[in-house]
Amino acid sequence: MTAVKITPTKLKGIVQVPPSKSLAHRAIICASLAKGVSRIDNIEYSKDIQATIKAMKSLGTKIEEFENYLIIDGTTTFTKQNSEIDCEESGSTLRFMIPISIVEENKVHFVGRGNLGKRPLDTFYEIFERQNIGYMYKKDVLDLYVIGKLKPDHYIIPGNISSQFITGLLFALPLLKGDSIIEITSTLESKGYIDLTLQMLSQYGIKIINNDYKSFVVMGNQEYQAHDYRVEADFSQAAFYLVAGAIGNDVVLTDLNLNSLQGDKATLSILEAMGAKINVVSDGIKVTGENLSATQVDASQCPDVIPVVSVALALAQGKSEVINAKRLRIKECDRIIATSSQLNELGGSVVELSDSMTIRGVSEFVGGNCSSFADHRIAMMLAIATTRCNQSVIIDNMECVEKSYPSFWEDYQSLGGIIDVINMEE
Ligand SMILES: O=C(O)C1=C[C@@H](OP(=O)(O)O)[C@@H](O)[C@H](O)C1
Ligand SMILES: C=C(OP(=O)(O)O)C(=O)O
Repeated sequence: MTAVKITPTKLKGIVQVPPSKSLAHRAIICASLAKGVSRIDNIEYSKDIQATIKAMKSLGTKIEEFENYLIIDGTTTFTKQNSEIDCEESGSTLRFMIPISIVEENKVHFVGRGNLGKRPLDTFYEIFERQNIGYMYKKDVLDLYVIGKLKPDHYIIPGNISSQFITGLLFALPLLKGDSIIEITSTLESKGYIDLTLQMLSQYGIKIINNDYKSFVVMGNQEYQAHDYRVEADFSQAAFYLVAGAIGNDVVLTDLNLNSLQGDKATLSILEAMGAKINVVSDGIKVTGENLSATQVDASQCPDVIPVVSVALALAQGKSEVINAKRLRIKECDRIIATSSQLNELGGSVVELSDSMTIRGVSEFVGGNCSSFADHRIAMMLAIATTRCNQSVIIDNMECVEKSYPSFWEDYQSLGGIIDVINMEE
């Protein structure tokens, strides 16, 4: 494991926002389910995306990997059984692939690492019980066997644990021989991710009836149509640089689609509510901010940006609140604990509550010896927070950014970030 020591400096320059991980997962899956050849452009080989590529290959899909694009031939998908699927640490890969992998009778072994074996899967276990699908798992480590075939059904799914269960079913159910309904039993959180799924499905020729996110009607016997697609830039990653701008750095972000359905686009409105300005400049988008003011942020629809948004809140005047943040506890780490403890380590003033955080703004951070909790979003938020520290910051496990953004440290340096790599084995 390698740590990084960052010497505080202001970031300045232009950054090309990496492709959306969420949209890349979806495009790879839809193209793999189409009986034809599709080209997916603007691919970055993060560990999560590599896991989804390998997962589809293990079901028989032919995927050719080029520097930044994929050629996917789905005509052979579902020709392989006894699949071994290594999800790495990707919750999306796991929860999308479970229903897809049993569209046809199959025996599948899911493995992974990090916190993945601790993240909830009960929603699927209940379906397995109801449909007599065999399953066996170990507690706390991902080592799950699933044996059987998914059936058309009236699915009852909670809306407040993970939208990824619903996305996984929405991918698989159109391919079954009968019609299904997915009924959502509580207000749907992470709704923007369902919008991304529905948008992608429609581009690949799949029709879903959305009854106001309370239920989804999915006709069976549908066929995915091959389709070329370019992955748009990622608002979850852009959030790091949008916040960087709001707290005094000078960063222009290129390639963002302001009409995107990505829920993490909410970062822009949160920063605006704090008094930051969103400027459309010739090269892209640039956020500027001075004297940010406190606000209340609802985490339920944009959980992934909360760690970095908390950096801006921790430097804003007054008392802010992050509410409805329960799902942050079931990500790569408990992101409520990680965000509050690490911002406090830097000199912030954050109080952790059961599903919320209260944040009192400070004028500057100090610095310190921090833990990434082996979570990419915590490591990256600490790197952005460092730009407002007056002493250096050490972050352990710098390679954890590879989960979603392998070129993060390169981009950080290209903006003038000063980093020293510390090899912990020495
Ligand atoms: O569907 C997706 O691409 C995702 C959904 C969200 O998860 P939840 O629905 O579990 O909040 C998000 O946190 C995750 O990073 C990606
Ligand atoms: C939680 C995340 O992803 P996943 O759920 O796919 O592991 C993330 O990227 O922050």
